[in-house]
Amino acid sequence: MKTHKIELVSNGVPTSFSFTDSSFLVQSSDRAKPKLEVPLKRILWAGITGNVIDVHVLAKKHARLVLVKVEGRASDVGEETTQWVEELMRAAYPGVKPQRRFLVIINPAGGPGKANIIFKRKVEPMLRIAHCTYETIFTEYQRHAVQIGTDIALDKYDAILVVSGDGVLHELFNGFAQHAEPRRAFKIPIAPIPAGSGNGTSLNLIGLEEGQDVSAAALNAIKGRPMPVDLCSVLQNEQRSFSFMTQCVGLMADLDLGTEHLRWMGSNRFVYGFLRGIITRKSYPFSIAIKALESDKAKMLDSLRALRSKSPEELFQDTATDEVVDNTLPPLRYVSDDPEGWITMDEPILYMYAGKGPFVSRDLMQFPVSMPNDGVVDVVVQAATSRVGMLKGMDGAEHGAGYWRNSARYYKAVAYRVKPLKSQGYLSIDGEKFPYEEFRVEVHQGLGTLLSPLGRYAAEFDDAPPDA
Ligand SMILES: Nc1ncnc2c1ncn2[C@@H]1O[C@H](COP(=O)(O)OP(=O)(O)OP(=O)(O)O)[C@@H](O)[C@H]1O
Repeated sequence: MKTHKIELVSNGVPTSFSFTDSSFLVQSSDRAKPKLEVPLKRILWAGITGNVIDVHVLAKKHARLVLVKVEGRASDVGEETTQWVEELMRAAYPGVKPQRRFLVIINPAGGPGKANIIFKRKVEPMLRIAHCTYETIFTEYQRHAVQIGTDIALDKYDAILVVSGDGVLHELFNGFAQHAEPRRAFKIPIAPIPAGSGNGTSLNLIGLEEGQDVSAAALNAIKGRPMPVDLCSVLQNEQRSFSFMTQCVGLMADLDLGTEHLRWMGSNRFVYGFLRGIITRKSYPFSIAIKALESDKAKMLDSLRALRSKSPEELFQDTATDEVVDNTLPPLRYVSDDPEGWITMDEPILYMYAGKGPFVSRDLMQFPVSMPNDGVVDVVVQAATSRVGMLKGMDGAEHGAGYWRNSARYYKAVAYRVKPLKSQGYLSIDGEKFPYEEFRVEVHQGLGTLLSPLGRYAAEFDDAPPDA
């Protein structure tokens, strides 16, 4: 591995600044321990002012990422020094153009209402250091982001930075669908900054450890690469809307939408609702039809392992395309008149949960083998099963422990239909309440775009089946 090194003077002490393919190191001559060592991906900027070279990084301190600037003075800034700084910047931004132009959408009503403070304190300083430009819009009313997505000027921004929860992302995608040039609008990459109550997308992109860290999310906005993501059409009463994350009915929808009156319990309300559902042995009648490409859990895990064995470079290359073939919404292929190859089920169940992205919340990795652009939505149909079995499934839910449960059938579906057979209940689409009526879903491969550091979801799941 090649090391690029220059000798500078920092705080009066001779100090070497060096980088390899993967990390950046500052080493003073007066001590053995490095003054600073960070992965290259955490470098925001390197520049020269007069004869001072400064490098801005995100360093980990007490498990949090903080901005740190290191400076060194060159005795003479010649070609060698200039070249070193340019090479460091190139290595720090692989495959990415620095100095992005952002539209920043801030939802002052999202989650605990701190989106603006989060932006001012954590995100804005990083954007400035990384020499990015940005315009900010505050959402002023519910569904304002639908309008923003509908009207957005194409080619004006490199990405949209959303400081809120997942609700605003849902609105933006639905706005793009109504844009005069929808396919081009869907190509604008979105980067979420976790400032809502549900920040599943950040967890999916960045992982459990740093998915709630605003600085890690802002770094992804500055340096992440466009990753196509599948979106789902949801059809209900001839109305077409788009879902980027989850659709669910049964107990899990009750927990999401039917326990609002228990908000005072915080996240315990979900545990309480889940236990109550299990204890009362609730079951919900639906007629379900699924057009599945795969239903073998071991094979799905093999496919995930194959994906994870690829480097980010390979993954981004596999999916890179700037070309917009057709600028209209993708046609519907399955949900209306396609009689072939549907698995049907009519027995009462505990819940049906479908989605893209492993995490639906911090506590629940519902779709451990989900992939961003495999052209399918993962569908879990959980049978009404023994109480002991369900309680066991709660343990390790954040690591996907429920995946191998025999009573949880798991499908990779290109389309599915659900008809509630009772008049009352909840249907949650991306966490939003929809009419409790028949709905049909169809997947559109790679229609939307998110920024990602990896080119795949960041969740770690590699559990072999329990009896393997
Ligand atoms: N100025 C505003 N006043 C009221 N609601 C708004 C405003 N701006 C946006 N909203 C609404 O806030 C809702 C919540 O947004 P989002 O999901 O991003 O945050 P959240 O905290 O994760 O969600 P939730 O509060 O639903 O759990 C969205 O439905 C959006 O339409």
